This record gives sequence, C-alpha cells and structure tokens, in this order.
Amino acid sequence: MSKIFYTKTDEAPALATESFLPIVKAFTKSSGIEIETKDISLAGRIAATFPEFLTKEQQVSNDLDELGNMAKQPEANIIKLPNISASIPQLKEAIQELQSKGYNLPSYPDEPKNDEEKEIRSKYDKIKGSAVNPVLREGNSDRRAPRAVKNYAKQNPHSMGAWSSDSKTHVATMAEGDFKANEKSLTLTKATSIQIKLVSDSSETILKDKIELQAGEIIDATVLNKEALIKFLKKEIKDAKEKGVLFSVHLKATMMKVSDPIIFGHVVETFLKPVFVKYADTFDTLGISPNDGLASLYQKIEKLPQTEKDAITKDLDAALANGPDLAMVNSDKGITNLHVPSDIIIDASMPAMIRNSGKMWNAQGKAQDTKAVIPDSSYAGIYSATIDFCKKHGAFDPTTMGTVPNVGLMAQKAEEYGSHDKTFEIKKNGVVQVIDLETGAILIEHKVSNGDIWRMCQVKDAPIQDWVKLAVSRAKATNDPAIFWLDEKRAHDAELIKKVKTYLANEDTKGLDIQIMSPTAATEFTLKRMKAGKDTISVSGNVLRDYLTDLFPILEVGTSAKMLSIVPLMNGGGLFETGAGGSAPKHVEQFLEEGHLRWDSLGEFLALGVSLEFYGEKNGNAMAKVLGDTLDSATEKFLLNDKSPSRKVNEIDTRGSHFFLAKYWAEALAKQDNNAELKAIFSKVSTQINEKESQILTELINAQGSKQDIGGYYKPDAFLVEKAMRPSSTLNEILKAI
Ligand SMILES: NC(=O)C1=CN([C@@H]2O[C@H](COP(=O)(O)OP(=O)(O)OC[C@H]3O[C@@H](n4cnc5c(N)ncnc54)[C@H](OP(=O)(O)O)[C@@H]3O)[C@@H](O)[C@H]2O)C=CC1
Ligand SMILES: O=C(O)CCC(=O)C(=O)O
Ligand SMILES: [Mg+2]
Repeated sequence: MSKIFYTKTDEAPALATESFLPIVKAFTKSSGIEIETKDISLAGRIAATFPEFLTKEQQVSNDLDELGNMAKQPEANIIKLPNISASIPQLKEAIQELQSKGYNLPSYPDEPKNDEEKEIRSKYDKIKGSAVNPVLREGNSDRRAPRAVKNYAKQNPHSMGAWSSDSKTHVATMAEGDFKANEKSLTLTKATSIQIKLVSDSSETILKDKIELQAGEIIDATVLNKEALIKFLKKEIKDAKEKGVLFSVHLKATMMKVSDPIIFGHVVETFLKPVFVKYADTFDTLGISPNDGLASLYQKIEKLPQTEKDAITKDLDAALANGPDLAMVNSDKGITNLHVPSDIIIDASMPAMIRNSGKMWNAQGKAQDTKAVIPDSSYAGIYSATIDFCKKHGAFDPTTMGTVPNVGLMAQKAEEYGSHDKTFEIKKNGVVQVIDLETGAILIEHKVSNGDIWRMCQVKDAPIQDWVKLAVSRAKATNDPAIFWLDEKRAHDAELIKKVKTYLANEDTKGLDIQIMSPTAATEFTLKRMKAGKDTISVSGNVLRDYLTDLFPILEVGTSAKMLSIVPLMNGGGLFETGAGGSAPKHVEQFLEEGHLRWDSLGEFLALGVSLEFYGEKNGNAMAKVLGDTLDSATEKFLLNDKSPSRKVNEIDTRGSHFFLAKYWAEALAKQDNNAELKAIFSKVSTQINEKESQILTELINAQGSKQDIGGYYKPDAFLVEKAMRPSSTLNEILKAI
C-alpha cells in the first residue's frame, strides 16, 4: 500500500505542522492510510549532507534525495510545505546553531583554501538557495484560488491600499546590457552533449563539461554586463534621491542563487561605494562580501578594534545618509532593503507593495512612494504595467475582481530556475562558447568582460508538451480564456512559441479562447478583465509562474497561502504544495514574542483534500475519498465561519484554527452516508469535540500571551515544540482515542 509523504520543513509552516499533523494522523488512521514524515528542513538537509562529521545519533537519512526519487514514481503522493531557501547568512546561522548543539560540522568556508574546503563549500552550496522545490517538481504547476476561497474574499475583503494617479512609485529596469537584451536561443534537432567554455587571449577555461541534451530541448544563453549594471544602478540611486522616493531592490536571491546574490552585491557596493573603496583591504581581510548584505558586514566588523570599527561605522552612516532613503524590512530595528539578500524576495515583495498603495516603509516606519529597482528587464514590465494600471484605475476591489489562475511550465528544472549550475561570474575578458561536443560546432557565443554574469537555461520537450496539455485542460474545465505569456521578441520565447503552436494543433481546442501575448500585453489584458470581474488563465514559464502566483493571489485573496497548488507529476504521481507562499519568518518572531502564531494553514487543508482524493483513486481506497470530500466541506465551512488565525494575541491562532477544522471535519464525517464505519467513529468524535469545545478553546487561548522558548530556530527542540503547539490536553486526549 502506498503512503502519503508529509514534509517537515522550517519556520512557521513547521510549527503549524506540529499542531495539524496529529489531527490528520488521527483522522486517517482508521482508513488504513499511512502517513510518513520526511525531514527536508534546512537543518535536516545540512545534517544529511555531512554524516562523516556527526555521531551515530546525529546522523539522519537524506530525505530530500528519497523524496526526489519518489517524485518520479507513479504512486508518489507528497504533501510539500514551504521551506527555507537559504541565503548565505541563513545557511551560516543554521550551521552555527547546529554547532552550538554539539554537531561537529565544518563552518561554511567563505574562501576555501584547499581541496577539502572546496569540497565542503561545494556541498554547502548545494544546500543553499532553492534546493528543495526543483528536486521535487517533476511536473508542471496548476495553481488557483478555489471557488470557496474566492467567495470568502468577496465577502470578507482584505485591506487594499488606495492608489492615487500622482503616486511617484515606479519600476526601474535596465534598457541595455541585461539578460533580456543579450539572450540567444535554439532548439536542438537531435540529442547531443555540450560543453561551456571561456576563451580568452591567453587561455581556455572549461566552465562546465558534458551536459547531456535531449532532442527537441530548447537551450538559451545570455549575459548581464557588469558595467551596464553599475551605470544603471548609479543613475537610479541618484534619481531616487532627486525624486524623494525610497530606493528598493527586488531580486530572487533564493531561486536564482548564483546570479542574484551577485547583482545584490553590486547594489550594496554601488550604494556604499566610498566605504568599499576606502576599506577595501580591511574588508578583504575580514572576508566581507557585499553579496551577503549589510547585516553580515556589520557583524564582521565587530571583530575589529573599537576605533577601527567606529571609523567604518561613521563612514557607513555618512554613505547611507548621502544616498536616497532606503526601503526598510523592519523600521524599528533599522533593517534595510540592503541588509540580507533573501529578505526582499520579488515574488512576494512587489505584490505586497502594490497592495499597499505602491508604498514601502521608510526609516520612520511610514509608508512612502518607492523606486522598485528590478535590474533585469525580462519580467520587470509586468510590474510596471500593474503599477500604471493602478495609477490610472485605482486599487482593485477584492469584492468584485475576477481571478487569475496559473498553469506554469516548471518540470525538470525548466528555464531560469534550473540555471544555477550553468551560471558563472566571468573572471576574464573573452568569449563564452557553448560547444556541441559531437560536431565541434559553436552553438551560442557571447563576448564577455570580467565581472559579467553569464548563464545558460534549458527546457526539455516533454515538459513543454505536458504544460500545453495542462493549459488546454484547464481552459476546457473553466471555459475561461487562457493566455500564454510569451514575448515573440525574446529569443527563448520565440523558440517556445513555435512549440506551443505545434502542440496546440494536436489538441482539441474547439470553442476555447487560447492566445499568445507578450507579458506586458498579457498583464494589461488580464488586469482589465480582472477589474471587470472576469477570470483569465495565465499560462506562463517558470519565473512568471512564481511571480504571478503571488501577485494575483495577494491582490485577490490577501495572501498566496490560500492557493490550491497542485503539481501533477509527469510519471503519474501527485505533489501537493500547500499554498504558493513562503515560510513567513515574521510569524515565528511574533510567536516567540507573545505565543501567538498567525500562520494560515488553508493551503495545507486544500492540499490534503486533493492528496486524499488522489490516494483514494490510486489505491482504490473508498474511505480516503470520503475523507477528502468531507475535508473539502469542512474547509468550506471553515471559510464561511471565518476561522482563520487572527493576527492578534489572545484571539484564535493557528492552533485554534486547526481545532475548528477538526471540528468541522468530524461533523462532516458524522453527517455523510457513504461510509458507515467512518460515520460511526466520527459521530462519537464530533460529539466529544462539541461537548468540550469551550474547554479546548480556553486551553488554546491560555497558552498565548507570553514569550516562548522552543530551544532553537533552525533545529528547535522536538519536545518543546510539541508542548508549545499542542497545549490543549483535552483535544489531545480526544485525538488519541480515535
Ligand atoms: N514553496 C516554498 O517552499 C517557498 C519558500 N519560500 C521561502 O520562505 C521564506 C520567506 O519568504 P517571503 O518572501 O518572506 O514570503 P512569505 O510568504 O513567507 O511572507 C510574506 C508575507 O506573506 C504573508 N503570508 C505568507 N504565508 C502566509 C500564511 N500561510 N499565513 C498567513 N500569512 C502568510 C505574511 O504576511 P503578513 O506579515 O501580512 O501576515 C508574510 O509576512 C524564504 O526563506 C523563502 O525562500 C518562499 C516562497 C515559496
Ligand atoms: O523554492 C523557492 O525558493 C521558492 C518557490 C516559490 O516562490 C514558488 O514556487 O512560488
Ligand atoms: Mg513564489
């Protein structure tokens, strides 16, 4: 009998799991459904990578590898919660925490001095950034707000900041020399293997050897010119100051884990140029890299003698004061947009700004118009088009606006999000060539200069076919227009458009409205319909999948946590992601401070519903189907009765919301007549829950209001977490007895 694999991750979702999973296990046990937890937390992945440094007791299995293999099996059924995609500062913190807990792990070598350190560094670099999702995503993505979620938002609209036509907020993006401008692309007619090399006057360096490519695969390569980037940044820093708007930079340092931290580093360095010039030697000795952000810089200068440290701090203050005001991540704590590369992640940060009248927070904690710097222009246009739309038509109205589900090309590390092992910071002037190893032909080449960022992306043919099919099936299921967001003027998109046209011709699309539009045109088309209450399916590549499934949900339903996020795996299994958002570090902060967790598990309820249904079909388990159906009804009632966690302490939080879900789930099971055994079991449970409701709620509220100690951040103490997340002994007893 196959199992449901449930992931143990990090931060707020991991805390929530401690409360919710016991409920799920109790409810599914009698139906013979086995649920197995797999640890893919950052700390777990670090421990699994370095068994040779650990004691027998500390060693753990490599659960991510196992799940990655599982994702290729037809019986795969995986519930995936959001996890940390670690920036270098986060990775270092996690290592330090484990070391302090007696794990004899090597530290992260900033500048590896020998082969052993190089090996350690390369192992850590595999854990860095988005190291989990690409391994599990062996299928394309289908993300949407279920009808019940949409209706809830219409009846209980979230706040939406007003827009004024004289808002100074805008997007700044490069006009030349960026990834978009330099992209070259081709489709392979037959399978081959390639090599990437850098040819300079004096030498040839192989950057990557023997990449196997399949027939029909699209490859593209491009380069971002460092000089053009710096020129652009200088201009925008000056312009932000002149216009009196906040300066903020929006990148994806997690998914784009090689290119974007380097770009972030250039922003930090350009902003603070005089300091980096004056203290170049000291920073070198201290191993300071602008790519790690200001927070890491401040931390490293702590090691200096007081007078030296004071001198640098004074110069940093002066350089910061001399520039435009920076958008803040946390105004109270003085954490700026330039502190940590992973604090501002474009998919969530741009929609949050748009929802907030186009403003970000300044140092005084006040909302202010902003220059959103998105260096590469490939996708920046969708945000400028949205901002222009809001300036012209005002903010969207959640009570009337339409919905925009997404069908995203994602399988097998598609496009930019699979490019990090083929992304290089160029060390010498020369030419980068992609060579066909079978024919010796140069497939693509670019002239490059020292410091440029060159990258190659791939997308295989089978995922493209699957994606087109998925788009057609969603268009059929809804009868809504489906728009492929592809720009015929971009080299990669032009190749993709040829395939889309070919594969669409193989499908029965009679009566369907399927169109191809550039991202900017698609944004305008979709927003106009959305404003008028009409629904439009976005069919996009991998990056836009990510951006659009935060942008529209955040505008429509307040958060992407409430999305149904299904990945039909290409080999027949199912990966069910819980919402489309992140791991909300802010929520953990609040929980530790006042014992209130505001993480909304709605995405998890939805994911579990489809997972159970899928399990029922795959295994001919009728009880699983009943559990799935009743969970869906419970989720609807949950929304109707507005039982999501409140944001305020001493009101129901995540744990209370789980209680209500359990209550409604038991009620629905008691009410249904498809399975007598479940009806009998849960009639009893439902009565018990209803009888003890006020006692349980009191226990859950009483657990709030004070500081929490869970014995760690990346690897909290299992016992303390359980105690904190399951404070109602009355509820625990009822669940135990099922
Ligand atoms: N699938 C995955 O594994 C993903 C992982 N990540 C990772 O998550 C981390 C944080 O990323 P970030 O960009 O800040 O995004 P988050 O989604 O974690 O946070 C953005 C904001 O969205 C709101 N939010 C998100 N999820 C929920 C939820 N379930 N319930 C209630 N509110 C929610 C919160 O707003 P408010 O403060 O208003 O309550 C939150 O502060 C990073 O490490 C990132 O790499 C990011 C995206 C996807
Ligand atoms: O894997 C990650 O780092 C983030 C994924 C993400 O943001 C998404 O898929 O929407
Ligand atoms: Mg995202």
